[in-house]
Amino acid sequence: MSSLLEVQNLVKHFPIAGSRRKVQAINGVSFSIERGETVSLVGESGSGKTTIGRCLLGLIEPTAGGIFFKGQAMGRGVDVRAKALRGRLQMVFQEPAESLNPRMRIGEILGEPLLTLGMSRGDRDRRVAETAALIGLRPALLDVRPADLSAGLQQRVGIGRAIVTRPDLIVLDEPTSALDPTARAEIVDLLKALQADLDTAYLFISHDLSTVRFLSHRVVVLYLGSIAEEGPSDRLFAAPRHPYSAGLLASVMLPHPSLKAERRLTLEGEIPSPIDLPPGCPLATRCPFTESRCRDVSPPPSALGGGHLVHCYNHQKVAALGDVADQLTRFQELASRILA
Ligand SMILES: Nc1ncnc2c1ncn2[C@@H]1O[C@H](COP(=O)(O)OP(=O)(O)OP(=O)(O)O)[C@@H](O)[C@H]1O
Repeated sequence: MSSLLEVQNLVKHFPIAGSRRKVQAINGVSFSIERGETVSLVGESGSGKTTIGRCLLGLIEPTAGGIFFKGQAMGRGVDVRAKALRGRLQMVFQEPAESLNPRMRIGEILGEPLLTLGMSRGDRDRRVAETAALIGLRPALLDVRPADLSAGLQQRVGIGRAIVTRPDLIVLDEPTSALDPTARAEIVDLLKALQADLDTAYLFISHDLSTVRFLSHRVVVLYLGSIAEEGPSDRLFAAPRHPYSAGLLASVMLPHPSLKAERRLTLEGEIPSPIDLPPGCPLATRCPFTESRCRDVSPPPSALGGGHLVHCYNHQKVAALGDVADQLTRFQELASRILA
């Protein structure tokens, strides 16, 4: 059986007005999502996470490549509101207040996606009530408006509106970043519980690596619109093998006070502009392991077993840096430099 979602060699370049050059936002990204699975996209600002999400939802058209949802080609000319796809693919946004219509009551907001499914009034009301219970919303709150709710409750409604059609996949673009820590923890727990109940797959886009670690089955690490590394979340966080993702993921660990200078990895050089990407590995200008082939030809993925893929000629050098704890310690410095 095919994957729930397959992204094949996705390319998205944005034209620049008055120029022949383009912003090379996504440069040949492939990954898949299985039913009931959470796949996270991580990477610094500008790595292309949101652009991938927007391509999947049909909000922008890919420049090249294929997106297949339940085996059906998406993209050019395919309407996500088409009958077979209606309600199967949903989205939760970063800012709940902005994404909910302030004039509508919560019950209407939750019921709105069901209108396109042609459900009877009675079925819709039942589904809305069930959904309110699933997201932990008291029935009395179905009559209020978004402004009457806290940001955490508003985001519950945002999630409720997404699950009300019982979709196969939800794209969650930074769903917790506008929330305070308590509300954030509650939303993360809610997402986990809903997945257990409904078997919905998530594409989770986030800068919050602790949450990514908690929620994800698999993680895709992006750097300048290309995949650096992907694999099962526990493997990636315990044993990253790409210099970039190792630094990024290690940044969630506590810094080690006894880091010795001779054990430090340093990243020198500029981050290339996405308008002028060099050939080869996008990290080549900054990576301590760069050799001439890195600058010439993008490294093909090396399979490390268990679905762990790394796009680096020198991943053994990363592995050779030591066992996990040791390696994470060393990568603190790398992380702080990459993320500075
Ligand atoms: N409409 C657009 N026109 C031109 N360039 C764009 C457009 N949308 C995104 N980009 C560029 O594409 C690249 C990827 O942007 P994107 O927003 O996907 O990154 P991101 O990883 O989601 O970042 P963030 O974490 O800040 O949301 C960036 O260089 C961005 O400036």
